[in-house]
Amino acid sequence: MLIRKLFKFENAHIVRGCSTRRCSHSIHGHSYKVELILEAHAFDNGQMLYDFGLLKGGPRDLIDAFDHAVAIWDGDDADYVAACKRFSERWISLPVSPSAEQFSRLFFRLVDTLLGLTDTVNGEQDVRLHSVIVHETETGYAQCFREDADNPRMGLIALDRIVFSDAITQAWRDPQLFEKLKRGERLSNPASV
Ligand SMILES: Nc1nc2c(c(=O)[nH]1)N=C([C@H](O)[C@H](O)COP(=O)(O)OP(=O)(O)OP(=O)(O)O)CN2
Repeated sequence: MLIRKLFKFENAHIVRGCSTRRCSHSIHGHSYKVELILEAHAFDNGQMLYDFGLLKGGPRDLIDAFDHAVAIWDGDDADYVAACKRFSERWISLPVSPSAEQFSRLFFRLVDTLLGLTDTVNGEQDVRLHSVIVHETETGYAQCFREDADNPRMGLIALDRIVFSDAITQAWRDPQLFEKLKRGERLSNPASV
């Protein structure tokens, strides 16, 4: 069985090298919708696959980090990167360009890492991230499956190449969340939300 939880955020970017000139040569924004799709074949103590409320903890924090922020490819022009960081306090530096495709891979890597490090406490059974859909517009989306997330032909998304600005991490309930993910620290779900 699959379940799906939807998240939303507003983000600005440039996607260098793409065919659409407005996309590759001008900073622009999108109202993104992100679908996290989870898979399992048995239920928790509440006869749910995974309580939607639990996804409003760490997974939502990681996605909400991108809200009202600028996503920067770390291989972009150095002057552009410096200007983004100078004039926007909320920025994320990425090892890949911020296309819908790469956003879907990025969120897969982040949320999959978080879920893999999280000890469940309510009888959840073998829950795994099935896929992530990122809607960039009303008409276009990308969907990342597990085999896409680590596909070197699509560019490696190493967590230590992702940088969230201080304004972003300080807004998290746990400002150390991403550092813990990078260290592979075990986390635990709350007993109730
Ligand atoms: N495969 C992809 N193609 C495009 C991406 C992308 O991330 N992956 N991104 C863009 C631009 O960011 C652009 O803003 C969105 O493109 P488009 O779908 O053309 O946007 P519209 O709102 O103009 O779409 P309509 O269907 O005409 O409303 C470009 N391509």
